[in-house]
Amino acid sequence: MEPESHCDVVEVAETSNGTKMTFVELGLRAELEEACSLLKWTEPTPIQREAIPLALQGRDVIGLAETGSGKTGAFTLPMLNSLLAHPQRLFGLILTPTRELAFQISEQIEALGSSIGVKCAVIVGGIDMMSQSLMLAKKPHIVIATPGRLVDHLENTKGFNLKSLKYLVMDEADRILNMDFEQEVDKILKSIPRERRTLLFSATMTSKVQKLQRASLVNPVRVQISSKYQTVDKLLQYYVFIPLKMKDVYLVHLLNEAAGHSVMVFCSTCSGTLRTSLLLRALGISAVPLHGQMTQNKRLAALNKFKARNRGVLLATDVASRGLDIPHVDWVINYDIPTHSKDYIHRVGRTARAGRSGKAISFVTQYDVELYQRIEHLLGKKLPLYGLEESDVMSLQERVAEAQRVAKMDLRELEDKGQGGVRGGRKKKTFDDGNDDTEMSSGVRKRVRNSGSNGRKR
Ligand SMILES: Nc1ncnc2c1ncn2[C@@H]1O[C@H](COP(=O)(O)OP(=O)(O)OP(=O)(O)O)[C@@H](O)[C@H]1O
Repeated sequence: MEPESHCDVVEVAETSNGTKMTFVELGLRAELEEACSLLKWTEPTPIQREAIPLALQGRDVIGLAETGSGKTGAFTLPMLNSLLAHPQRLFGLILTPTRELAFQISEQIEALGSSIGVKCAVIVGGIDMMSQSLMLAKKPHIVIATPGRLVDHLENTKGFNLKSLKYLVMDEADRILNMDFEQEVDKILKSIPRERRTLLFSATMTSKVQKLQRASLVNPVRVQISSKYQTVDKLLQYYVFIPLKMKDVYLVHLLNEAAGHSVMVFCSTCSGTLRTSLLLRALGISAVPLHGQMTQNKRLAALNKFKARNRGVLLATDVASRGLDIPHVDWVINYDIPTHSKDYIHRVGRTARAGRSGKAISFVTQYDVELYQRIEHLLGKKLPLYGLEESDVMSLQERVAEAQRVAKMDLRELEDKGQGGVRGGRKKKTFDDGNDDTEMSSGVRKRVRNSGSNGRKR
């Protein structure tokens, strides 16, 4: 990342200082330290240690640290501390790029702020505006929102405004400041006071100075843990080089190997997640899709099933690549390589969180070589090839081909019911997976045997 102009920089190597510190020593109130200890946070993580004192001093902060390193605590704790010092309704706003992340942050704030009675409202798309208007009318202390829906309320909900706001956080800030959210963010910034604290956090940051300036930071300090974009030490990363048409066979083989573990598989399209989940289910593997064209209820239901380990495999688009904290994810598979290299860092960061270990494997086909090289360039290293016994993989070919045919028929059936599909045409495309609650999908993760043998429970 290029340095921003007029920005102080605090750069810390993660292991630079062995001395222990407490949350109170960072300047936080004792109630918050107690709340941290209830969550079993015994000491601050490096990003919390560096960013919290600066935010408490009233500085605007740009916080950069690897995935799963406790950035949420690094911005929520100082915000809660200031709220305690100056209690006020509609005190803080946290913007996130996805709905699921907004709910997750609200859960963390409620856990940290339960003893001090903090009230939050989650304002995201896909949910009834009216019930959200009622929540806003109760004037919560903190609003956690996706930009589009917040603008909707700012423009259409009578009596709601953010004119007294004191604290703005953009989590996954590089994503929020990119073009997709440009108009919404500009409108939000125009509706909140200039005099406020602004904190931007992410594992990757935009290098475009203008974009950061759009967030209208005042004399910001950039806190950066490590100098290079890094993936976590305990994350083992590999690639497999395979022909495009063999992706499904390799996926099934790897999921066999990962049986008993929770796996997130990233696909590039909504229809890809749906097709692949139908394929896996046809093989008795409990998989659930999560993508942006599902209804919000189904998105949350899918995530909850995966979180509760009722489904072993979550097939997702990049809607799930940022911020989601599901500690038991052991493997990440990039079924499709991400088009934006930085998304790779976020995707693989869904595993090996908070000091745990994890494995990430990326499928590279004959068409992905350039994209893959860009990722290696961003990481500053070459990844090893994942060791596979080719004959073991190929022994699954027949069963997978049969499952592909079943998945194709299931997909067609969904399209005919208007619940999903990849073809355009007479019915509205929703890509909703209407079948997730069927018997077929509710099995325990099974190992897929080669043709001629049945799936065996593990
Ligand atoms: N001080 C701490 N001690 C122990 N665990 C912590 C501490 N702070 C946060 N955690 C835990 O670490 C996990 C990851 O934290 P968090 O989700 O904030 O990561 P992140 O840096 O925001 O990651 P991402 O870039 O993927 O959004 C969470 O489960 C959180 O509860």
